[in-house]
Amino acid sequence: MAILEVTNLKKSFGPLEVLKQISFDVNKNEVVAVIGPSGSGKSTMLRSLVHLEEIDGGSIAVDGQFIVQEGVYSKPQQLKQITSKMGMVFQHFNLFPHLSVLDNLVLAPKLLKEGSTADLRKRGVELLAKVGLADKADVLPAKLSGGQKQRVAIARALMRNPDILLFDEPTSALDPELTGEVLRVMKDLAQEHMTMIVVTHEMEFARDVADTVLFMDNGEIIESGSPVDLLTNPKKERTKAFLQRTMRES
Ligand SMILES: Nc1ncnc2c1ncn2[C@@H]1O[C@H](COP(=O)(O)OP(=O)(O)OP(=O)(O)O)[C@@H](O)[C@H]1O
Repeated sequence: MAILEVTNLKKSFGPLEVLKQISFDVNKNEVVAVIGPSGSGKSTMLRSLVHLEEIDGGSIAVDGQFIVQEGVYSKPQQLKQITSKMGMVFQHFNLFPHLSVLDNLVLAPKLLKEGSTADLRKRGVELLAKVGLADKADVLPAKLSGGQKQRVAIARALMRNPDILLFDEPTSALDPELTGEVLRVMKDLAQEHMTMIVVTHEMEFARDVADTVLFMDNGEIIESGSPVDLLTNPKKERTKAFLQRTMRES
C-alpha cells in the first residue's frame, strides 16, 4: 500500500525548470534509492516532499492526506501535521552547534510539546544508544566526527517517530572511512522495515539495501525498477551512460 503518492510534481527556480512532472509512489516499509547526476533535481524533489521547497504544480499525499493537491497547499495546521510524519537527514547534518547532542534531539519535540522533558530525554538516550552513541549525550557536536554527527542527525530524525525517513546524500560530506558507520545504521533501519527515501551516490547501498531505485536526470524520472534490473540491466541509454560514468569515477 502506498504511504507516499507523488503526482506530476513541477518546480522551477525562475526560468530553470528543475522538476518536470515527477510521479512516483512509495509503499510502506519500502526503501527507495534516488540516483542521478549532479543538478538533476534530486535534492529539490526531496525538499519539496517536506515543504522545504514550495512546488508550482502537482500533488503530494502521505497516507492519503494531501500536503498539496494539484498545486494547492493544505491549510498550515494540516500541513504541519502531515509533514511531521516525515523525518529528514541532511548532507551537512544541520545540528545546533551550541546544544549538546541530547539537547539537539530533544529541542524540536519539546518546542512542539510532544512529551515531558523527562520522557523526551529518555527517548533521546535510547535513540543515541540505537545509533551507537550512548556515551555522547552530553558533548557538543564540534567534538564529534562527521560520521558521529550524522548518526546524531539520524537519531534526531527518529525522535518524532516518523512514518518515512528522507535522506539527502547522507554520506556525501563524509570522509570515505566514516561512511560505513552511517550506512550501517541506515541498513539496520531498513531491516527494521523503516520506510526510507535515500538520495545517494552510494551505488553499493542502492544495490544492497533498496527495494526500488529511481534514476533522475534533468528534472525527470527516466527509469525506475528493482536495483538488480536498473543497476545491472538499465533499459534507457541515459541510465546506462550515467552508470558507466559513475563506475569509471569510483
Ligand atoms: N534555491 C535555488 N535557487 C535557484 N536554483 C536552485 C536552487 N536550488 C537548486 N537550484 C538549481 O536546481 C537544479 C537542481 O538542483 P538539486 O540540488 O535539486 O540537484 P541534485 O540532483 O540534488 O544535485 P546534487 O547531486 O549536486 O546535490 C540545479 O541546477 C541547481 O543549481
